[in-house]
Amino acid sequence: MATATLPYSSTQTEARQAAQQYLDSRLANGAGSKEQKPFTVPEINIAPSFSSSLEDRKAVAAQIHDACTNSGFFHITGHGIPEETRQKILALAKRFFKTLPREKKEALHVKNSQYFRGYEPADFTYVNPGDWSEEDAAPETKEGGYEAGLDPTGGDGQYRELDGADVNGNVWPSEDDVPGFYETIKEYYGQVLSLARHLLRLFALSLDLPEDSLDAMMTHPGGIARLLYYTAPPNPQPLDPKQKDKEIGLGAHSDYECFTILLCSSASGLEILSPDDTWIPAPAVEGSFIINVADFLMRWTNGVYKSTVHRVVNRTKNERYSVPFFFSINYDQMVETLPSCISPGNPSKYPPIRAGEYVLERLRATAKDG
Ligand SMILES: O=C(O)CCC(=O)C(=O)O
Ligand SMILES: [Fe+2]
Repeated sequence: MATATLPYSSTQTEARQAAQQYLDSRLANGAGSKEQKPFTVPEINIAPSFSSSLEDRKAVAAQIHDACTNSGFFHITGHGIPEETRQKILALAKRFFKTLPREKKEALHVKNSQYFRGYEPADFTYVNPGDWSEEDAAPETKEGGYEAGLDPTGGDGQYRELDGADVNGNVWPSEDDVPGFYETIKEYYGQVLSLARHLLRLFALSLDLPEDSLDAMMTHPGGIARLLYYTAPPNPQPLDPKQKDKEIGLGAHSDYECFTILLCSSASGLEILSPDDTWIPAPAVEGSFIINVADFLMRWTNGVYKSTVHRVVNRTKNERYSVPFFFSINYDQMVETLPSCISPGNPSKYPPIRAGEYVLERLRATAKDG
């Protein structure tokens, strides 16, 4: 990675270390293990949140608050994104990974991007650096981020990359190589971005903030859509809490941004670390998206909302595709603990950091040479 040799600033070090310490403490039976509340991954029908009645919207926000202070994971139904759009993007992922020749994929390799965009073969990066000594096979991925052409609002023309540069880091396969790639991404990205903006307003309400209080932070938001392909394991293993898992898939991690909107081709695979440190398979809910709290929401709320550790282990004989959408605020905005979440007895645990800088640092930490 061309940027990996730059000297670290104290904020970069904090971004990396705080995240790793949090992950290590969760994996080592640490923070939260004494909580008594039963662990739930609730299903929230958000259809009433599109109502013109503030009371209806607040009722949905209250359910979100409960989920965020419990597991940090929930399913949403009533989201309004058609099933056809969801199936189309999963089919596109399959087409990209299965039909594009290896050398064409290599030409889009993420190693050529200082913003970690592009194609990534299995085994190129690890979300949990602790995995590097193990024989894990990460999934193949393809990532793309915000660009004004993908934003149904057209954006405000002020998009800045992770490092603040006035450029756009996306890389796309050619139309000849994967016909319809950009158009299919555009349809999905546009819909899921609108949903994300709607959800961030609900998150604001869930924190007793004015509904529009975060709007100015998402005028050109960083939002990364990632296509993932997990091969079918030759010898799938059932989940056994008594046995240390050989993680065939994506290692234990928390997500970096505000929250993630996850679509997957099969229910089986996503596992969530409960406060008593057992891995819980995410339940299946037809037609839903899985939403999980990520690090910015944890930092904003001084740890009240849980950026929960999760991983993917394909325990079936089938291949698996998924499409997480990692929703950040504008990368040039600061992420700062909300005043309402700080008191003399409970000072801020997290220093302010620019959104893009935090995400970039977390991404750099996944690279073997990072
Ligand atoms: O593939 C999945 O279901 C989840 C992927 C994930 O957690 C991630 O990419 O951060
Ligand atoms: Fe994740």
